[in-house]
Amino acid sequence: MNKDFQEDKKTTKGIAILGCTGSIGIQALEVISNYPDVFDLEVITANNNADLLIQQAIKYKPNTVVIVNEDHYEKVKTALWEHDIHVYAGKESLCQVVAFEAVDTVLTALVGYAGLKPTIHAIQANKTLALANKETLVVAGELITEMARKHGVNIYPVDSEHSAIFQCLVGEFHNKIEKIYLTASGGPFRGWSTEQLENVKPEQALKHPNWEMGAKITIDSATLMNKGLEVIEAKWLFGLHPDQIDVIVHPQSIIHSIIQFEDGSMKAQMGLPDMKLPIQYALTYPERLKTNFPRFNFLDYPHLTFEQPDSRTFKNLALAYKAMELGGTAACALNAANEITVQAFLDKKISFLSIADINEKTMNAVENILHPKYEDYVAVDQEARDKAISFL
Ligand SMILES: NC(=O)C1=CN([C@@H]2O[C@H](COP(=O)(O)OP(=O)(O)OC[C@H]3O[C@@H](n4cnc5c(N)ncnc54)[C@H](OP(=O)(O)O)[C@@H]3O)[C@@H](O)[C@H]2O)C=CC1
Ligand SMILES: CC(=O)[C@@H](O)[C@H](O)COP(=O)(O)O
Ligand SMILES: [Mn+2]
Repeated sequence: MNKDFQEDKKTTKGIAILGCTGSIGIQALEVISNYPDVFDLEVITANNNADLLIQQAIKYKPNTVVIVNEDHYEKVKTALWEHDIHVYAGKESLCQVVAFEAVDTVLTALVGYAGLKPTIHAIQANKTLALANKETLVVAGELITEMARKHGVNIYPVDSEHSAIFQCLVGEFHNKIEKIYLTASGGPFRGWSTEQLENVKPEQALKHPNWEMGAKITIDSATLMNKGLEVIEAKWLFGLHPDQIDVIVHPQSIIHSIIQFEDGSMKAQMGLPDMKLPIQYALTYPERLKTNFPRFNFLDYPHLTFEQPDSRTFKNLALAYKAMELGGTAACALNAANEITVQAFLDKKISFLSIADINEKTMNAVENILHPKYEDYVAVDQEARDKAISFL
């Protein structure tokens, strides 16, 4: 039986979902509701989408909800008062609810830097993490992994590639990893030249070939920043050196990633592109619960293909490798710039190619602090955001 169940001598696992109204959050609610004997939904949180939060609260019956934007507090409170659901508002509430006694596992399904602080609070409260919010490890991987080690907190990856590596590692934790290959779909502009990319519009970039995801990660996939963020995420999750992490473009997104051990043996995890599986595995590890998710049929995919990523055209991937090699707060600055530029591109204020240009300029303009403390990340994040805005 899972250690997390044993320790609490409970038969169910209390779950908090930060970011329940997003792509991962919605799928997580489905997963959790399929196993009422396994999970208790304790907390769900949203940023702005009060209407969906209310609907979800009525349908899935958590004990507590948080609406981060305080302007919506009265609306949510009024809608849920007769349902016996506690309602809180404000971003500090996120840090409090993750520490509730009934919460065993915190699923960080919110997007961006906003995930960092509640994740720190969850670790301080000794909660198991199911980590979808890759930005937390990109920004502050050194701090987070060290804190998790000190508190004995397990971080189970939700991101499909990292879940794949984690699944391949089961039974192999004592064996050394020689290399991992993170697969990348290549996004909607795979094979495009810089000239072709000059005038692409958000609507085109938002059409991911294989996955339906939130806007920010979908744009990151189109610029290859997503893969760059994932390379850094993998470094921290699996304790790897940068030259142990390769990216291989695999347009079908069937092989979710590959691990190579020191004897040369390679293990891959595969399946249809469906985030419900890695979400569920992160919540139930080491158990695998029976599902009715659609099964892969080899004959539907007679050709699984692989290519080199084009990090000359899609400069964000190279930038992420650079940030990882620099260490310190370099990736924090890059992430902050990227959050600003992606939003500016979505708002049609800058071109697609300017995303990487401004990210690069910002990372180079912000001083790198080695072995940062939490306050250093906060300061660098703010400085990089200000710089990136000035470069728009
Ligand atoms: N979608 C996917 O398939 C995958 C996602 N991931 C990662 O998971 C995370 C979530 O992605 P995804 O579900 O696509 O994102 P979405 O944009 O679909 O959802 C984001 C969620 O976070 C909430 N949120 C947004 N900003 C804030 C904030 N400042 N404070 C608190 N809550 C906030 C949103 O609330 P509201 O709706 O109210 O705005 C929403 O619930 C990202 O880090 C992403 O990289 C990783 C692998 C796959
Ligand atoms: C589902 C998931 O994990 C995403 O991170 C996905 O990998 C994005 O696809 P790209 O490979 O195009 O970045
Ligand atoms: Mn991924």
